[in-house]
Amino acid sequence: MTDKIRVAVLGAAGRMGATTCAAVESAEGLELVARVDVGDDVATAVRESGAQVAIDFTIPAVTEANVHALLDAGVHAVVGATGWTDESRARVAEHAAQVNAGRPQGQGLGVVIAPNFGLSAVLAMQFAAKAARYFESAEVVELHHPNKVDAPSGTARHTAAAIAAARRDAGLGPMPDATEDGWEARGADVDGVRVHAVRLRGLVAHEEILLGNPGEQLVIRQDSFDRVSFMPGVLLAVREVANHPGLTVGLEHLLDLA
Ligand SMILES: NC(=O)C1=CN([C@@H]2O[C@H](COP(=O)(O)OP(=O)(O)OC[C@H]3O[C@@H](n4cnc5c(N)ncnc54)[C@H](OP(=O)(O)O)[C@@H]3O)[C@@H](O)[C@H]2O)C=CC1
Ligand SMILES: O=C(O)C1=N[C@H](C(=O)O)C[C@H](O)C1
Repeated sequence: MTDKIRVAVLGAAGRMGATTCAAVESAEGLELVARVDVGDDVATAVRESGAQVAIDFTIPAVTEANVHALLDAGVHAVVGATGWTDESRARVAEHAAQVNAGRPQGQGLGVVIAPNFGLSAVLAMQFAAKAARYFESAEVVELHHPNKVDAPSGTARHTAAAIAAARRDAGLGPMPDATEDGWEARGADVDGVRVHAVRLRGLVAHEEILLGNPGEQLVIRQDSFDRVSFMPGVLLAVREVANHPGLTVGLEHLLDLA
């Protein structure tokens, strides 16, 4: 019989944290050993519980500090919380490389940061990146519950960045846009891609990618109607993180999609 993977959940009392604790408790081969929330010390909690993997669904303001604490504590990290930038990801990659240089071969720590663990969202992002080079225009609309604290969503930022990279690779220039006045109505600019954020009671997490050419349009849409939609991706990352030392950004890398 193989040992169960001991898992801590950070942000355990939150919307995602609570759903994740329930998923871990009922998952084969996993054991929930710590529920960590505001006021708890992350390092102490993971050390005392013996956690091997910690899942972070806290808030943008604290998630990077949590990941550094987990690396120092020798714990793999699976991160769903948003708020990441190129700079904060680079700091984590460097920290992980330092820590792993001092660990035995094959026992490096992994950090998986996934802007979205939902399969429909991961596929929508992949399809959008694939399609982007063929269209003159592309805009992203993300729609969420009104309790969300950040905008645009991490998923929309990741999507826009992927579209922008695909356009750059294809040698496409800026998108057509004659706007002179009223830029505040044109959404956020993420790498030259316009991103619009809707907050509406009743919604959970949704994204629409609009791609346009003269005389035609492609719309890619995904809907998470329930937070359980994120759980298969979270559990996959928990089971796989130890096989991916260093920093991995995006669930697509664990799904053989990238
Ligand atoms: N990657 C993905 O697939 C998904 C990512 N998300 C992201 O996950 C994050 C959490 O979302 P959601 O669950 O809706 O938010 P919630 O606000 O419901 O949950 C966040 C939890 O973290 C707690 N918290 C705050 N500070 C700390 C701290 N220092 N240490 C430990 N816990 C802390 C909060 O406590 P308190 O409320 O008392 O401050 C709260 O219980 C967001 O960034 C969201 O965008 C959400 C869905 C899917
Ligand atoms: O806050 C949320 O709810 C979600 N956050 C993530 C994001 O910002 O992309 C993932 C999903 O959209 C739900």
